[in-house]
Amino acid sequence: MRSPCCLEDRALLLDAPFVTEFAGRRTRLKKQDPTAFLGRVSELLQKQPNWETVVEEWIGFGFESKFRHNYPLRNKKHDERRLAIFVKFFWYLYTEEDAMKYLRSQKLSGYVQRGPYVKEESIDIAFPESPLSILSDDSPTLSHNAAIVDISAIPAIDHHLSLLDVSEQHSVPEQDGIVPMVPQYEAHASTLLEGDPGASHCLPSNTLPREAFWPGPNASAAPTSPPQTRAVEEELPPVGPYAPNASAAEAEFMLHPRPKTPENPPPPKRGRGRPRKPRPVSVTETTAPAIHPLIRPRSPDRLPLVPVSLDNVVKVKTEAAEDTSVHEVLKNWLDRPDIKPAHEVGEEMNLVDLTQEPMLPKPPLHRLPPIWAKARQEVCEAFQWFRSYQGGVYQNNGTVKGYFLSAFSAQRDRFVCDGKLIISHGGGKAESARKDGPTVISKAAEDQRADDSSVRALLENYRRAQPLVLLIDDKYSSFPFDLSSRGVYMAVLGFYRIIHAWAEYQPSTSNANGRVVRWKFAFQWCEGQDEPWWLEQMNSMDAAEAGTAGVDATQSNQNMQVFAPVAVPITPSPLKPANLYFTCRHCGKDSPLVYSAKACLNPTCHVFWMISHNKYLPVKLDYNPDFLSLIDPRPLPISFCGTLLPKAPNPAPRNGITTSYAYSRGWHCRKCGRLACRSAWEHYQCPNCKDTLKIIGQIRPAIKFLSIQPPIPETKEGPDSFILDREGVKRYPVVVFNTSNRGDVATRLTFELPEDKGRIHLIKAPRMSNLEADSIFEAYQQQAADGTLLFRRWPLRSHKLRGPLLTNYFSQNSGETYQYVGGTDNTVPFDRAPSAVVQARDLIERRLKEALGVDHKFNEVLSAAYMEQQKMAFHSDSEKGLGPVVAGLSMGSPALMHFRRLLKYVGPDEARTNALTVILRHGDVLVMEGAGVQDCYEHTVVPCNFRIAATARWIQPNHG
Ligand SMILES: O=C(O)CCC(=O)C(=O)O
Repeated sequence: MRSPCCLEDRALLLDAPFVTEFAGRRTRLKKQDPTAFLGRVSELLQKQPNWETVVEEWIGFGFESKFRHNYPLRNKKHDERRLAIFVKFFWYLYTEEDAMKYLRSQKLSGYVQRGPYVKEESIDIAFPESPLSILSDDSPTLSHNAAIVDISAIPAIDHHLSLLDVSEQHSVPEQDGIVPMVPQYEAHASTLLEGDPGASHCLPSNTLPREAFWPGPNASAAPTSPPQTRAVEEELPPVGPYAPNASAAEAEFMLHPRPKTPENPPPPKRGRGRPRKPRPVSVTETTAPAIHPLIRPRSPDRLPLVPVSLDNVVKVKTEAAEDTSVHEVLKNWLDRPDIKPAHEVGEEMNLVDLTQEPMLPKPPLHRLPPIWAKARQEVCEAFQWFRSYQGGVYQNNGTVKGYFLSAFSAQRDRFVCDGKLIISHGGGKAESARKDGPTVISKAAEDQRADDSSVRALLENYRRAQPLVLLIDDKYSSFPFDLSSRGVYMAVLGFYRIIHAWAEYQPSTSNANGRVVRWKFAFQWCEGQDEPWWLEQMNSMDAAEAGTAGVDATQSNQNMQVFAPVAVPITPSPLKPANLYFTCRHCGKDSPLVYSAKACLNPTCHVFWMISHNKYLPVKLDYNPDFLSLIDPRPLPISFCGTLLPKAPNPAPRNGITTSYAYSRGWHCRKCGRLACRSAWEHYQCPNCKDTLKIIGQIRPAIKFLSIQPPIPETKEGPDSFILDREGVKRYPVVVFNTSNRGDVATRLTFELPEDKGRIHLIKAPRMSNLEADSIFEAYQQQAADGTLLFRRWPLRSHKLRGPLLTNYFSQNSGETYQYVGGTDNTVPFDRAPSAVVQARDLIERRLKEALGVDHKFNEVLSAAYMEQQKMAFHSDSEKGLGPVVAGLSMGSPALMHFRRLLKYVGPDEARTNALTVILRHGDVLVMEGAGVQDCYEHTVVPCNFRIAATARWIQPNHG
């Protein structure tokens, strides 16, 4: 639920539960006592996550602290009392009773009717019909309640800004480096220029010579600051040709404002005072611009094969919806044949919108992008600006580093000015569906809030003018070329700055309100980087189209002036050009003039998204053409320059340590631009062009890792070898035994799982055997480095990401095939197995004989190598034909091994905890005995640092 703006904030009636519960019940309930009904509404209201804040804020508008004192928060009785007053007040508002009278009648100690909020400032908003009310008995009474509509209280709203035509503006030919002025702007521009240099910031784009806007590298003096002024609403000049297209009434309203009487005071004067007289303006006039001179805005139709917005699709149904109520808007949407439940339209389960732009054929990509990938994991491991495996926003320390534009564009998303200006929705909370077995669980879309984590972080970038990196995938429909034509799944566009941020309503069939609040962001390319990589192809296509093919493609870019980073002061705050912003008189906040019609775009304002007293902005909205311009002349800050390309790894570090976290990360192939995971132990290799970088490290002796202490919690329950045994796990007394090395004594710990599911034995390494383990550990490293033993990261068989997903650790399999990791590709038969593996198997078999007295033979060994921070996730060894005993030798740094019940054995109200945790140290052998250990439990291993493990099994030959 949104926050109230005033005591009588009728806009709250548009939110659930009021919108769903009140609608259609006015006539019926007015005749009877609504107490029971309102009790139910209160209950529903308490299901809103922010209801307490809303009520508290509402109380803040009409009550003094005495009331808060008498009815303190977090007291059940008083919370109920506050809530009851709140609900009943809004019921009275809805039923058009005197709600204020109701408050007064309550004789609430501490109630005080506060100043200007009541009536004078608030717009009376007619309550539009919700989709639910269509079916209700008395719905007609709901529509267009014109009760207290005083048009004079409504700010000047330009309904007709839409009448500017982008294509018309851009079709004016350019002469001698001067971008011509569109005639309809001229008078307005000159008005603003008169006598006030600051006012010239209000100039629309493309009106002055480029050099005049902002000095280039050769300029003698840098301007002191970029344009910062903005218009206040009362003075806001029409952005479009207001008068000729305004209706008679509107024109009347504009031309003859209400007489100033004591009851009808003039709006407060802010800003620059008297309107100025128009004067003709010369196109050669040199004044600082509001609009960045790099603009060479392409009208969307210059990209003929690419759908630029959804509006085209919507148009069919909403042509008549120019000026329509939210109800009609929703109805149009709901009638659309192309609206399907989210889970039907998307491949990935996290959908952003109910609609998808149809992907029309696009021209193929001529060249590979400078930074690209075939899997999301490659990006997350190799590209420092985007490490988010899920979701589209990668944030760090409260700001966003990378933003991913994917398939599910929202209405009015844009890719304009050759991709130097991108408009996208951000911040999650979309309708989504996830599969739980055969069941699809769908979640309704919710309003995004400014304090949602992703939105907050994006707004922080906006406030600080901090650049971020944009990435796209092959399904991002607004990009003009087909990435998949060259096998590209994700590509990095470059550094952008958020130049505008605002909120809007979007229809949503899954939300009870029928619409949701979505935050939108306009990203502008930061100059100071090379030109966008896709421009060359765009320009060559343009040249071909214009019959000038063969001319150097970069020539068409000559008007793209690049600013020297040092010449321009960096202002780490948003720029708000006066011709693109106005101040809402209701909430006092600035809103950008995004569309052809003006509305407050602050979602907490009670006139949010409203075009007039009872109308929302229409579904079909044209952008204000000036808004689709590059406004920010600030280049990429020096500290960001050169940081886009991932650093090349050092394959031969001086200290010889190549098992640290940095070496587990991916790399960027400088030859073909591919981001790649490090999937082979002995080298980096580009999976695309096969360029290879050999890694030269030192063999690390086990002694380096002996002193590492695993993170043992203070609540440790056992001796040094285990941390806890819970859930009925039985612990047997320690057994001491002799090893075959004379004089060497070792110990064994045994745990029994409940219900006879099996046993876990931890055989602690005796001193002499540890020496044996030392040499096996080194043999493993030697053979992995020289390629005798191929440690690889293998693709997981099932996961939800696009592209392959490799295991977190490196592995090699010897003996029988092990389908779980790599299958036959990962397996060498024992007669060709590396000697380190054979030695490890022999040691394991011997240890079992000494500690448990069993003669067990194994025919398969999976060897796993973990670099710093790598681990093996929870799993059970459910290989077909698996024998009942699985035994593993640990080498290198210690690790924690946790066992827990499989989810299917955990009751619905039970918490799943680790039933047993043991510490595996260098030379230890862990034995899992009994099929139940795998059938009913799963295990994970989390090493503290570099570690190698050899796990031996017996697998029925030819089991696959
Ligand atoms: O000891 C290890 O590293 C993990 C072994 C394991 O869980 C397995 O191979 O299934």
